[in-house]
Amino acid sequence: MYQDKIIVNYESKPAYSILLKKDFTGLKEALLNLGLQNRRFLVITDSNVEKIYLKECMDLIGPISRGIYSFTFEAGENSKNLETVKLVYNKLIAKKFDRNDIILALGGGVTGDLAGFVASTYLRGIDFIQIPTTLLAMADSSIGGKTGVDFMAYKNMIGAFHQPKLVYMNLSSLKTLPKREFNAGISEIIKHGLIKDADFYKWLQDNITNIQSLDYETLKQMVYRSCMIKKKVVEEDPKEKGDRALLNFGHTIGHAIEKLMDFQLLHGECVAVGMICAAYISNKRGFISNDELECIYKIIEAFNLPTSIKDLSSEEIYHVTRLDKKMESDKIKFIYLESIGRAIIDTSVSKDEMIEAINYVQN
Ligand SMILES: NC(=O)c1ccc[n+]([C@@H]2O[C@H](COP(=O)([O-])OP(=O)(O)OC[C@H]3O[C@@H](n4cnc5c(N)ncnc54)[C@H](O)[C@@H]3O)[C@@H](O)[C@H]2O)c1
Ligand SMILES: O=C(O)C(=O)C[C@@H](O)[C@H](O)[C@H](O)COP(=O)(O)O
Ligand SMILES: [Zn+2]
Repeated sequence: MYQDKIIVNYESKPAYSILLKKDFTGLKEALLNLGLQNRRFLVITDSNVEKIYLKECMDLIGPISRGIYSFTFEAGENSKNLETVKLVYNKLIAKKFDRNDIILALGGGVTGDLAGFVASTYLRGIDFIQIPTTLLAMADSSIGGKTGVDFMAYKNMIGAFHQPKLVYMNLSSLKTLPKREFNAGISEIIKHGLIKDADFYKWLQDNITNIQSLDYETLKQMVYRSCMIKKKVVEEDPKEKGDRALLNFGHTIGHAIEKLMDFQLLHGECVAVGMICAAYISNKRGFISNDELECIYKIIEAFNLPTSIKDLSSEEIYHVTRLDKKMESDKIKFIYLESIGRAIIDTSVSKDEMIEAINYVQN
């Protein structure tokens, strides 16, 4: 049931595969299967991932390439900006990269978003491949072609939709991921369950111990199911004209916290707090019960994700949510739960409701 391969369609045609593997060795064959030999590659990675996985990947791909280069940036959200993009453009120009050449994003969501954005804009678009090494990138960000960078600390303000040619994940690379980063990835996975799949959400609740001990089959099942949820959403609405916005559950308030905390908290951590606020609104509107709200709180707590935010005022968080992208005719497109496993987009959530929800995570 949980195979090694998921095919993602774009405009009803097969567009790229997601390969879930135990090591990096299949990467070479996957590139050959796509006819990508004798190309030049730029591997974009960050300063942590470089030390662990860059050489292995370069050694694997080098022999089938016409030249392989790398670009490393300082790890962290503070590098996801146009300054880093400019440095990569300089490298591509210096190496005379042309439209046949390929960018490989080796790392987490920051690397994937940044490298994907470079690939979408350099020479009006060149091919790119996602090699996600964080749980968040495997289960969420490497899929669906949302690429971009932050601008003046506003999240993902500059970006483009650009689909990868391949997503290749080595699930064993999660063994070196710091626990805090692992848990941040769980946050987006819980989100997928809450918005689309109550059974999966229940499965997560029942498998906390196996997930935390990195049991391989459990991880594979979890990532597979999370990818399937995201795949279905992005296939139906690749450019976020409608229901793709459901993937923003927890992000309206989450992104505001991320910005106001100057990226001291991780994306997945801010989404966790944002999901509690959104679930609180669902509860107040009578859609989910007190027990269901408490369960959401508990699963977030079980993965050591933050459940409260202390240093920011509700007013300032609310103010920043209004500067995010998810506005429609001056109204916030808010995502909350109609039930566990079903989310809706609603522009009627008032300032008072949001402030009350933010106050709830400040106690
Ligand atoms: N495009 C999308 O659809 C989408 C979806 C969700 C999140 N995002 C974006 O993704 C970003 C967050 O991604 P992230 O959580 O992966 O952060 P990240 O890319 O910063 O990676 C987290 C940390 O883990 C390190 N790391 C990565 N892989 C490792 C490994 N295997 N072993 C040891 N260390 C490793 C990195 O160096 C970094 O320090 C945010 O910018 C968020 O906005 C995008
Ligand atoms: O793929 C999507 O669509 C998502 O919204 C996934 C989110 O987890 C992710 O954080 C995304 O980058 C948010 O996009 P944004 O357009 O709200 O900045
Ligand atoms: Zn997210």
